[in-house]
This record gives sequence, C-alpha cells and structure tokens, in this order.
Amino acid sequence: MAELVQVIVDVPTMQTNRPYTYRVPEHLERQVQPGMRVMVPFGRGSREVQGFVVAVDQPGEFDGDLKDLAGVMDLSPVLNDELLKLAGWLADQTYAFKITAFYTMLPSLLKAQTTRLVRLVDEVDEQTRLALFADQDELDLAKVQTDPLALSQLMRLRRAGKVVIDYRVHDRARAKQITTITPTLSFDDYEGERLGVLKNAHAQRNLLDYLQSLAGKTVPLKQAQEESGLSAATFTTGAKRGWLKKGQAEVYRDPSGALPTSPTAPPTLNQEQAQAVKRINQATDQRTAETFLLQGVTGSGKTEVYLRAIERALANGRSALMLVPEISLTPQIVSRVRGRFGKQVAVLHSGLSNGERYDEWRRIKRGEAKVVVGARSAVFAPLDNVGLIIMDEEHESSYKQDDAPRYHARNVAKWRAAYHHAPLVLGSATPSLESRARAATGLYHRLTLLHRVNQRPLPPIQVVDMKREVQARGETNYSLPLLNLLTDRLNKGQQSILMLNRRGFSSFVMCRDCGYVPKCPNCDISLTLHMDSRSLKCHYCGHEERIPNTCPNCQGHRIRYYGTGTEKAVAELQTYLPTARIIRMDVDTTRRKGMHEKLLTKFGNHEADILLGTQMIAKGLDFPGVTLVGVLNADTGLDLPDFRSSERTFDLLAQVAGRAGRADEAGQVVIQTFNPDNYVIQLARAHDYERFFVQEMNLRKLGAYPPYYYTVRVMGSHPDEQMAARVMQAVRQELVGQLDSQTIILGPTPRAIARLKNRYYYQIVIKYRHDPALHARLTAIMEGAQQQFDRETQVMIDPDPQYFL
Ligand SMILES: Nc1ncnc2c1ncn2[C@@H]1O[C@H](COP(=O)(O)OP(=O)(O)OP(=O)(O)O)[C@@H](O)[C@H]1O
Ligand SMILES: [Zn+2]
Ligand SMILES: [Zn+2]
Repeated sequence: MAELVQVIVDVPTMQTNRPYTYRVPEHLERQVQPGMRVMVPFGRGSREVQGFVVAVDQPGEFDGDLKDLAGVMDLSPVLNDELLKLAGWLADQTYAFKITAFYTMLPSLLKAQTTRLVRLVDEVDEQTRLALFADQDELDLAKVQTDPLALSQLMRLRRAGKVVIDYRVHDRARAKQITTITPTLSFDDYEGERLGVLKNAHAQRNLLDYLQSLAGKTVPLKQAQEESGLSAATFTTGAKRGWLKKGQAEVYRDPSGALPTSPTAPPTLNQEQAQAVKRINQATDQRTAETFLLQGVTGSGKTEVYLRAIERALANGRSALMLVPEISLTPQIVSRVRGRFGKQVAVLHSGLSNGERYDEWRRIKRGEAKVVVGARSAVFAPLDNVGLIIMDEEHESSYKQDDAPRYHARNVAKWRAAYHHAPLVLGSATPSLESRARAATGLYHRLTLLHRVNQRPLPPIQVVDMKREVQARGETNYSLPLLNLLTDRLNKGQQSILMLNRRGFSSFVMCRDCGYVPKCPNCDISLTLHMDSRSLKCHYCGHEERIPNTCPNCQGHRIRYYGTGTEKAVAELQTYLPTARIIRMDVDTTRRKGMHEKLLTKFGNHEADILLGTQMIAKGLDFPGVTLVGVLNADTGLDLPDFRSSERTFDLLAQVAGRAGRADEAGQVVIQTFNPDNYVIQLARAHDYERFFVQEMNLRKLGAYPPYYYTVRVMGSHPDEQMAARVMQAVRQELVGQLDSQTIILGPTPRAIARLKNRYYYQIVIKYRHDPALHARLTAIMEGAQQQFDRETQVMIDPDPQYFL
C-alpha cells in the first residue's frame, strides 16, 4: 500500500494541464501535504520539474507504472486549502493553466529554481543540532533530500516552529539579517572582569560599562556602536573574551519605510459616514458575505469609512484586505492605513523588490500582519480568517489583469468574501456601470456619501472651448481663462494641478478645426489608427478605411494624430509663467523607484506651485493647498475605439476635479476641450454621476454592450498571418449555431497590434446575455486548438476584457 499524491507540474501546456499521480517514497510518507511544492520526474527522459501537490490520496495498491516523487521543496504548504481551491476556480474561470494560477498567487521568489535554506530559529537539543546542522545554523535542503531520517526530523522541527525555510535566488532576496550582540555575564561578573583589564585599555573598560548598562538585553551591533561610541573591533575583542555573544537576527525589509506614519487620531464621523460604517460593521459582525457599493463623491471621506470597518474586523479577531488600484500612485492612502494600524499592516505592490515582496508575504502568512494593503495581485494575500475585503476605486481597469490568468480582482475578492463569510466593500466616486447596475437591482447594497466632509462644496467646473482658443491664438496647450487663473493662484501663493491626458496617445485622428473623429459606420465607435498600413480600422467588425486628407465634417485640412507630450507642455507653460515652480510627473520622471513619492512630498511641502502630470496625478491625492485644477485636453480618450471610452473619461474628469478645494479654500476646475457640448463633458461639469449612469446605460443597451451583455474575447495567434486568420475563422465556425440565439459573434478581425513578437493576432468578440453552453465550448476550443491546427497555434481567451485593442 503506497501513498499516492496528485501533482500539477510546471509544464504550462494544454496537454499537461491536469494532475499527475506520483508515488510517495517511504521516507516521505505522511509528510507530504496538499499545497507543498515538490520535484517530480516528468516526461520522456524523466527530467525533474517543479510541481504542486493538490491532493493526497488514500493509500492504494502500488501501481508499478507510477514514478516516485523526487523530493520536497517545502517543509510546510505554501498554499493553504483556500488558495488551492481558489486556484482551481481561477484557472477554470479565466481559461488559464492551473500551474499559472498557482504561481500567480505566490511571490516570484517561490517561482524560480531557488536554493532552499533551513534555518534554526529556536533551541533544539544538542544531538539533533549537531546531527542536522553540524556547527551551522542553516543548511541547504537539497543536500538532505536523499536522507529520509534527516528530512522527517526537519519536518518535525518545522511543525514545532523551531526551523524556518528561506529561499535564495540572489543574495539580496534572502531574508535580511543583521548582527546583534548579547551580554553573557552578570553585572557582578563584569565588575570582576574589570580587574583583568589594563588601566589604559579605555575602550574595553567602556565596553564593560556599556554591557552592564544593557542588563542582559540583545541589541543590534550597529545600535550598540552608536550608543557606546565604540568600534566594531572592540565588540569583536569583547566576544573573544567571552563578554558578549554575537548573533544574527532577521529583520524585514520595510517597503514603505520612507512614508510618514505619524499615528493619526480618528476624526469624528459625520452622519453619512457613521451610517455607512454601521451597515458594514453589522455584516462583519454577522459574518454575511454581502457586497456593498460605497458611492461617495470625491473628498467625502470614504477612506475613513474603510478604516473604521477594518478596525471592527480586527476587533472581531479577523483580518482585513484592502485593495487599491496601484499603490505607487496612492502613497497617501498607504500612509493613512499605516498611521491607524501601524505594524499590523503589510503592503504588497508591483514596485517592491522580490525580497521585499517575499518578506511581506511571509509576515502575512505567519499571521504577523493582519491588514494587507495592495494592488491587484494582493487579492491573493495568504491571510487567514478574512473578516472584510475593501476595494477602493473599484471602477479602475487596472484591477483586470491583461496576461494569463486574465482575472478581475473584483471577482476574486467576491470569491474570497464568500469563502470567509465576510462583507466586500466596493468604493468609488464613479462606480463602474456594472457595479452601479448591480446596486440598482439590489444585488449589491448601495451606501452613499453625497457630501464632502464638513459640507465643503464640490468645486465649480468651467468648460473652455479650445477650438476658439486655437483659432484666436494658434496652437497652444493653455487657454486664456486657465492662464489667468494660474496667474491668480501664483500671486496668492496657492497651488495648482494640471493634467495632460495621454490615454490612447496617437492611436486615433481628430480634426483640429471641428473636433471631428472618424467613427465606424457599423459600430459607432472611433476608428483606430494603423500607421503601418496608413489606415483606420474598427476592432469590432473589421471595417477599414483610408486616413482622410480633409475633414468630412468641415472640409478642413488639419487632420492630426492626437497627442502631446508633458515635456512640451511644461516648456510652454514656463514661457507664460517664468517664475512658477513646476513639477512634471509622468512615466519618465517617475521611472526611478521612490520618485513618485518624492515628487508628491515636494509638492505637499509647497516646494512647487504647479504639479503638471499625466493621469497618474488624478488619483487619491489629498493636498489641502490645491485650489485650482486644470485638464489640458479632456478629449483624448473620449473617442477611443472602445465602448468604455466615455465612462473612463467621465471617471477621470470626476477624479481629477475632485483634487481641488479639499480644505478651507474653495476650489475651481477648468476643463479644456474641443468638444464642449459632448454629454460626458457636460455631465462631468455638473458633477452628475447619476445622470451619466442613466444616459450611458441607454447607449449600452442600444449597442448591446456590458452591463447588458457580457463579453468574452477569443484571440488566436500564429507566426503565419494566414494561419492566424484561418484559426479564428474555424473557431467562429465551431461556435456559430451552437450558442444561444441572443449571442452575438463579431469578427474575426486583426488586433490593433496585429503582430507581436513575430506572431500575428486575430480575435473575435462574443457578446452574450445568458449562454450556459458557452463556457464549456470555449474551454474545449482552447484545449483542442493545438491538435486541430498545429503546434504553433495559440488560442487565448479573455473573459470580460477591459480593452479591445
Ligand atoms: N469625519 C471627518 N471629519 C473631518 N475630516 C474628515 C472626516 N472624514 C475624513 N476626513 C478628512 O477629509 C479628507 C478627505 O477624505 P478622504 O480622502 O477619505 O475622502 P475620499 O472620499 O476617499 O476622497 P477621494 O475619493 O477624493 O480620494 C481627508 O483629509 C480626511 O482626513
Ligand atoms: Zn473638421
Ligand atoms: Zn465596426
């Protein structure tokens, strides 16, 4: 009767996307658990690959054909039961390989082939210590793989918490160590030692004084040197004389060490906030997996509501997960959460080094961090006993991952909330239409914050028609009304924020005279510019036309690729306002780590008058000194070939306008546009999300777009363009007639970036309302693609795509 395990191997192909059975060698029996990584022989030649144990079977008859596990990578599971289940669901929902789903949940350090070090962290009996570790306090796990006795002893020590396992790729990725010193003698014994020290050996005498003052306490060597003023060499001498013991302590890298974390006293909640907190806390207490939509205008104090709700979850002995769109863009939120909950907070985001990320992940896994703040992938944080999940700015498209697994963090959050019986709070000033619609049908519980805190008004918005400005003064980024207000703020010593929207840079054309943007005659969305073929294409239906020389609307000759750079905008502004101190913020100036925070801190300290940046400045900033916000080009983005372009533009305008007048001084907003009458601009000007919602829903209904329809995109790629097109034609044929009568299949069309890494991409878009057969059909198509065509064929499926380019 041999023990058998089911293993998903790290061979990401369609054929290997299922568990393989392995026999557990005798010395590992009853040691291997689901969620552990193992090494297994695989395929022809039986090379060793990494894999994840997904199940341990009841001991069964030994089957001679089965291979043995080659070894274990972990002494305890890296994925718990919840995350294992979640991975299975994720792979299925997003049409991804199971192995890809596993790796998505883990810090990248655990993905690579790493050296695994077992380290002693507690006293063990001398015999075991010598036998296993010789005179070291760490050992390479690979070296004892073939020693059954040693392995089982280590697993026992691991369960007793006496050893930990560390992964080493490069040195910097290890758990960070510092040297410590510990006094070894009693106060009186140090007095005795004094007698043996030469009169003029001042350093050693001072060392004895210092050691006495420690009263047995362990301190970092660096701190000891600073406090005593003694050199490292003196401490080494002390160690040789037996006065102190040197040791190693593990410290966590602190990814947000630079952020201010002054403890903040919570303000008294206003009535709207209190009401929202009360409802959420009720659900937390009663452990109901209810979804709330917290719809609060900018500056209404949503963050404070989150903090109070987290407080309640913690008070109930549970943990909390808070998702934010992109942490490096919202350092202020992180510092507020840290300010409230201190060391209990772990921060996860893409800007961390591998080592930092791994440290934070371990702190969470060990239960040392109970609150996790992080961007998209933090939704997989290995928290136990989750009592609350928050998703700030829930409408942000960055919550959807573009690569496999193509998941939306909102759906994962929902799954985990249900698993833990915890409420999920979706917060936004401008909810996604999907979420707002669900709140309308009662699926979500809607909570509103209609007013800014302290009843400050939302800032008035002036819309400036740039067509007239450009006619009167020639090409410029700055209208007269905006320049006048900027000058006024400069004179008053107040600050301004200017946004240059670069979304969709150069990917469409627009008439500079009348604002006309060519649209698809079939789909009513803007056409995408293809420079290679000098044509305009529609990505839904494949319609194609030449770039016009004259404007079909006004017969003007100034058809331009739309877009303008921040650098140019700053230079132009400086000519109008030579004395203004301007900070430029875009991908170029924030590429270096920490620069984003630095620039914001500088602006916060009023070391600059104007912050000019791309849409990265729109989010979450809370600067009391800002009384003017200007949007230089509201149109960019408005006419992108995407049914969500209006929604995104509205969101962005509402967000950026929300940065003005958050403190005592009233704010003012200027929106420059070539389309002043566009309903998106008009409703943003009126701060009227609710009317925008109603109007946009009507358009979505007419166009059969989400949230009335679900969408899924099927992409096929091949090194040969003909083949890529043929594959997608065939996929279409397989679906036609097999789906619900209301289901719509569009395409195939070439993708905007039709060729990537020497592969050609074609896609079809499927729109459906209710189609129970679709999921299984698509899964089958993906699984069968390589057999049906050739090995070079790839079929990828993207459920609910955020972009269609
Ligand atoms: N009850 C309160 N009393 C006084 N001040 C408050 C209260 N609640 C929040 N604030 C303060 O009001 C400001 C705005 O709050 P907050 O940033 O939470 O709003 P928000 O809704 O998250 O805004 P946005 O969506 O624009 O980022 C913050 O400086 C916050 O400290
Ligand atoms: Zn025109
Ligand atoms: Zn079209």
